[in-house]
Amino acid sequence: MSVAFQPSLFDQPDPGVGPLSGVQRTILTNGAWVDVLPGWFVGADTVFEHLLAEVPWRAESREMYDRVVDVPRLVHTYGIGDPLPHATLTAARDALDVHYADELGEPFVTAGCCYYRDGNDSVAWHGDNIGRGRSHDTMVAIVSFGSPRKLLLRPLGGSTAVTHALGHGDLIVMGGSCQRTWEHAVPKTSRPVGPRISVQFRPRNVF
Ligand SMILES: O=C(O)CCC(=O)C(=O)O
Ligand SMILES: [Fe+2]
Repeated sequence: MSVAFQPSLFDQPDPGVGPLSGVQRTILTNGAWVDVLPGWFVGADTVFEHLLAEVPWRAESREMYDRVVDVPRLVHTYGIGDPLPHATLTAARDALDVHYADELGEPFVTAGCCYYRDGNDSVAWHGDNIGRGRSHDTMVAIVSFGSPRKLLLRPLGGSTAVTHALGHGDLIVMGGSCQRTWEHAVPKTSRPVGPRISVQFRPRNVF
């Protein structure tokens, strides 16, 4: 069941991002960690509605084993050098580059966008381990807009160990070995939820 997005009545300042100094790190096992900052974006309603309308959303298919299966969500990836669809996303990426410069040693260069239309849209357990995430420590920084959805994390092959309810304007960064020693998923939900958009910033050659 889907419900319409309800813009917050009072949260309408000019869109932008706040300081990253409040980020809270949780150390996982095997050299993985997550950083979380709720409410990083201000004016997130404006950004959400802009992305909904302007991103050229398309259905995603992904090869799995010997089949091509639908991944039930819409996607679009902004590649290296592509202008981002809203100035606040550029500001966000710049702020992440400054904050993580020493630890990451390279900039975030791509922005994958995912649109979960309702509770039936989801992404199954996986690591972003195509490319360097398979063999090297890296970071994937995700900002969420719209309806809160759960991002689950588990050690590879284990059971769910960490659950983050990602809300409107929230930031989560998966770092260290997270893409190869842990997995993450956004499960379906039968609870009525509205649409959610997630934007994932990644360094070069991490997918
Ligand atoms: O929707 C999200 O926040 C996670 C998306 C994700 O893990 C992916 O596209 O690799
Ligand atoms: Fe992922």
